[in-house]
Amino acid sequence: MKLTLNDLCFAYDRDRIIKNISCSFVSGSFYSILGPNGSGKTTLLDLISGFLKPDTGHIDIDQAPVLSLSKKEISKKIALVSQDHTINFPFSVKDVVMMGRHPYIPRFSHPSYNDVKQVEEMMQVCGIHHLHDRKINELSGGERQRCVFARALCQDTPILLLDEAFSNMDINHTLHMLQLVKQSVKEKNKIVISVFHDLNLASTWSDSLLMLKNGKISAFGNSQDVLTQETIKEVFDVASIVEFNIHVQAKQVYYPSI
Ligand SMILES: Nc1ncnc2c1ncn2[C@@H]1O[C@H](COP(=O)(O)OP(=O)(O)OP(=O)(O)O)[C@@H](O)[C@H]1O
Repeated sequence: MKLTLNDLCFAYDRDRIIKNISCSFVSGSFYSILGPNGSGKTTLLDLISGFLKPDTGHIDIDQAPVLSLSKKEISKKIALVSQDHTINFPFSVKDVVMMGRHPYIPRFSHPSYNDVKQVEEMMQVCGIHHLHDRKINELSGGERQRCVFARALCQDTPILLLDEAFSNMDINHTLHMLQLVKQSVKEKNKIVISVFHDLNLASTWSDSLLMLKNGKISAFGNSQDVLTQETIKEVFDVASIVEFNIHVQAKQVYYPSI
């Protein structure tokens, strides 16, 4: 599968937020999007997911425009763990995770044995099974984030978009979820695109990095090629030291304290 962004432009009102973005993402790869606050990362994921419509340009999945697909068809292809995962209605955890199966459940039907099995398994895998009857709006931020993650994994889509999806998780859960995602990239040949603020996690886990600045691509390519002191200075205006670390087998970034 190939996801292609063709000359995308987008503005919420007058100011253009996404400016002529063109690039492709292919199956079996983990991509990370990095960039300063307000550079357009969430907006770009919202465009890819079909939540927002580009002003000009288009997004194709294997040459079919995403916007030519119905909402249900899109939700069988793209799952999004959004930055804002507040759910105000007191759904139970297992009901929230079951929402990931909705694209596969015919109207006026009940979930199948397979749907229920997948939800049970995903709650186990994401470490939330013990919470299954709890109300989603009464959970901690990290617990809720794991539920939303489990819902997205239950959607079983070839494309998974993660918008700072680990921001409320402790390091144990972050690493566990990253292992799960990496496994699904390699074994299920998924395209994963994740927004990160932590450059070191992005470097360790992703195959490619896309650096965004002021709504434009500053750099895009193999993680270890893109992550340099020069790109970090250019994109974030921060001085850093970038070194290959044998323990993680990837480049890591250090910030001098003076
Ligand atoms: N609904 C909206 N209406 C108007 N402007 C918006 C809206 N959402 C975002 N913006 C603006 O668009 C710009 C890009 O926002 P976006 O959320 O895509 O940035 P981001 O790179 O994800 O930032 P962060 O790292 O802070 O999450 C920002 O200047 C923001 O203020």
